[in-house]
Amino acid sequence: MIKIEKLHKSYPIGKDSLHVLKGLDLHIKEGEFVSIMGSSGSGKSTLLNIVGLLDNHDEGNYYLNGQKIEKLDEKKAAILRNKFLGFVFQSFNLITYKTAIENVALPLYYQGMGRKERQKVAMQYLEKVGLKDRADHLPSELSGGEKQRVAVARALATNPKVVLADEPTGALDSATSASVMQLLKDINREGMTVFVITHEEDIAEQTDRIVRLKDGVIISDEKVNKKVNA
Ligand SMILES: Nc1ncnc2c1ncn2[C@@H]1O[C@H](COP(=O)(O)OP(=O)(O)OP(=O)(O)O)[C@@H](O)[C@H]1O
Repeated sequence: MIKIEKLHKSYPIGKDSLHVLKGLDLHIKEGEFVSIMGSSGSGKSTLLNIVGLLDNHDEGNYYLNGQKIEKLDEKKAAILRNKFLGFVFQSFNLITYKTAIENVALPLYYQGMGRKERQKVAMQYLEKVGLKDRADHLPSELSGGEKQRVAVARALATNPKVVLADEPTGALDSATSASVMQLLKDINREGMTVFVITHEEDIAEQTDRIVRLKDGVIISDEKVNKKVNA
């Protein structure tokens, strides 16, 4: 689903450049639930931005759903993002003046879906995340956990191939974060590929595979041994 070979990325800093990703290889198969960990500045967001077609890489290869990603113009990138990817961010990124259902329906609008159908599909996804009765609430009228559930519903609404989540529980307390993780686990169990950035070991351990990044290279890539309660 996501195949990365010898990926490099540098940022220009004045006359110099900062080499952030230094030849990454990563293969995420369809249906996997993968987390990426690493200290601040190790390149996690840089990688997610490239995987999410929000930024270009400099060298190496990136294949998304079998399609080689070359330097993209914004229009092409937006079409591919809308078709293949759903995003969940730490700060929710909901539109403050739109209700929960309008937020979920927005990516469907960009896909050209008609109003009635959008409303119907958005409501189905709100129901899926347990927020049918909050459909007409503005983000300011929702709790942190509810906002993130709306964001997950929005990410799922276009039926993407992969959900990319950047610190999805970073702004939540532990009980709320557990319910958001449960939701990600549920959608993964239904077959969705999920790729999560996290700083928290206990969040990473709830995924199936932990990739650790240090100074722009992968230093470990391990399956998580799930504890089974006797
Ligand atoms: N647009 C940019 N221009 C220049 N430097 C950048 C840019 N974005 C990130 N960097 C630098 O690249 C390095 C990697 O940043 P990145 O955000 O990928 O790290 P991270 O592992 O996600 O960190 P954090 O956990 O703090 O979010 C950092 O040193 C950062 O300062």
